[in-house]
Formats: sequence, C-alpha cells, structure tokens
Amino acid sequence: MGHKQIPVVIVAGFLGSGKTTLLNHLLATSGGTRIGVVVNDFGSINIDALQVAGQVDSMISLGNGCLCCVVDASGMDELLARLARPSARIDVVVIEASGLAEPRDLIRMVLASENPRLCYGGLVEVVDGAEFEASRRRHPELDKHLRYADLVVLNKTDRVGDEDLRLLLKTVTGLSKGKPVLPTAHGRVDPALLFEQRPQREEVVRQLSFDDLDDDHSEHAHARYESVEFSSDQPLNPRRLMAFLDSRPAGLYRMKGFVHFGLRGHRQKHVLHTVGGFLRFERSRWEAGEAHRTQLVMIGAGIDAGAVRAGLAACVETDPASADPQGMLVIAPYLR
Ligand SMILES: Nc1nc2c(ncn2[C@@H]2O[C@H](COP(=O)(O)OP(=O)(O)OP(=O)(O)O)[C@@H](O)[C@H]2O)c(=O)[nH]1
Repeated sequence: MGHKQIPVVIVAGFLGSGKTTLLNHLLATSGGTRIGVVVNDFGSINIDALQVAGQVDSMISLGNGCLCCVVDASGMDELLARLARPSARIDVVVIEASGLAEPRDLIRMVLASENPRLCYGGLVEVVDGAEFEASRRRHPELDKHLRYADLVVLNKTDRVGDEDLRLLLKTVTGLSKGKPVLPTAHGRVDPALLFEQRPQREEVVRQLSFDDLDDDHSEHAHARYESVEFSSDQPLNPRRLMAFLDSRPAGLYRMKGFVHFGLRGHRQKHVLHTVGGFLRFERSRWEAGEAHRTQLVMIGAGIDAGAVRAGLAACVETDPASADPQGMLVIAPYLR
C-alpha cells in the first residue's frame, strides 16, 4: 500500500475574522474526508472548541495562550502525532490558530515536524473584510501575515460595499504578493481548495528564509493583548447586558461565548460575538446535560480586567423569578 502523507493546514487570521466559521463550514461540507483539528484559543475558556465539538472526527483543544508560544516544535509534533495516529484514519489536519497567533511560527513548527506521516498543507489567512483596514492600522504586522499565506480568504464581504470591496481586493492581493484571494461570506469556501492546493515544502521554506525568523515573542500581537473570562450560573439581565455592551471599552476588541438569560420564551443558549464595533447574538441549543450558564471571553489591549468583570457581574439577574421577558426586546435587533 502506498504511503500517503496527511497535510496539515493552518487557518490563521486576526481576532474575529471568521476562522471558526470557516472551520465549521469545512467540517460540514467535507463529505467523506476525515478532518482532525487543533483548536487554539487565547482565553482560558476555549469557546472555539465548544463551537466546533460534535462535528469533528478528532480534536485537540488548546486554550490559554497562543499556540505559537504555548507549545514548542516537539510539543506540536506530539499534538500532530496524536491526531495522525493510524487508528484515527484522519485525511487532513486543520490547525485553527488563535486570533493573535503568529502564523510564521506555526508554519515553522509544522515544517519542523519529523513525523513522516505528515506534510505541511499551507497557510489559509482569513481576513475580516469589514475590519481589515482598521486592524492593520493598529497592527501593521497583519500585512506580513498575508505574505506567508498560500490562500487568502477575504471574508465578510456581505458587510462591505462594492467599491470598498474592489479597493480591499486590490490591497489584499498586493500584500499577499499574488497569492489567490478568495472573497467570501461566512467562510463558505470549497474544501477542495484547501486540501488540494498545497505548496511544495521547499517553496515555503524559501519564502520563510526571506524573513528574519527570530523567536522574539514580544513582537507578536498577543504580547499587547490580554483575555478576561467571566462565567455565571445565574441568568443575566438582558437590559443590563446591552447597556454593558453599548459602553464596552474601546480596547475590548473581541468578546465571544454563551449567554444564559433563562427568561420565559428565551431559555435557549445565546451565542454572543463582538468584533470591533460588530455585535451579534445567535440562538443555539444547550446540549443534553449541559449546564445553562454564561461563559464569556473578552480579548483586548489595555483593558481593565477588574472593571470588565465587575461590569458583567452587575448584569447578573438578582431576582430571576420576577424578571421581565420583555427585556429581550433590546437583544432582538442583534439577533440572527
Ligand atoms: N456578517 C458576517 N459575519 C460573519 C462572517 N463570518 C463570520 N461572521 C461572524 O463573525 C463573528 C466571529 O466569527 P468567528 O468565526 O468566531 O471568528 P474567529 O476568527 O474564529 O474568532 P477568534 O477565534 O476569536 O479570533 C461571528 O459572529 C460570526 O458569525 C461573514 O462572512 N459575514
């Protein structure tokens, strides 16, 4: 029997650009292809892993820091070896990096793998079409990330006007030095593009050698970011939560997680996402046996963690029995 290597595809992109959405799309549309995933989240509650679980053939979840710093090359090799063990019959491994990871370091770790069953499958860089220009002003290093990409997914095109999209495509194509740029919405990318279009190993090594491959983690975006977690078994009051969200500090770029309102008619799990100024709730279902509780991760630069936690603690419903279901009306405009 021939020896078939398992490609390891890295999906990177700044906070909230749509990596988990893309991964879920791949998992839902990959047909018979068995996908093993490594899901890395910056916060200590791995919301991404919770959103991917249940759909995937094999998953390793790593929270509390960026993969580029929490594991070294041998740690990465161990993770990949666990996913690539023959009994798992995995066809492809997808690493979803945290939104603050340095893709170059991840590429280097995968290339350093000595596992003969694996090969590097390329870097897919997800770009948030709506936030990219603002994000790259704050993080000029995002421009460089595009250079390492083998495929750029220009996501959230539904939030960008035609003229802006045209300009954005020009900028992104220029920065990625001619790599394919795929405009899309909700990460709807044909899986065949990711699993078949993989570069030669030598080609990537050559690209990387142009750059100074130092190990200085202080230059990574996450060196300036911190995450704050909040959880509560008590329901949250929707009006107070909306007031908190309306006045969230500017440095708090990303919030994600699940909210438990527990009000009559609104007992579902509410998935919350904020990305920059974007705010969205989605109704979902609690799994059988899953505790109905709020779990949120906030990621930002220069935020006052104590004040953020206190602000959320003040949203906890003090009298759930007499809480007013009409309070959910303030959530409705943001509900998908
Ligand atoms: N309008 C719109 N929203 C999108 C699109 N893609 C993703 N989203 C939403 O953007 C938010 C963030 O998406 P995620 O897929 O969680 O982003 P992520 O890159 O995994 O986030 P981090 O892991 O925190 O960096 C969610 O509310 C998604 O539903 C899109 O193409 N259009």
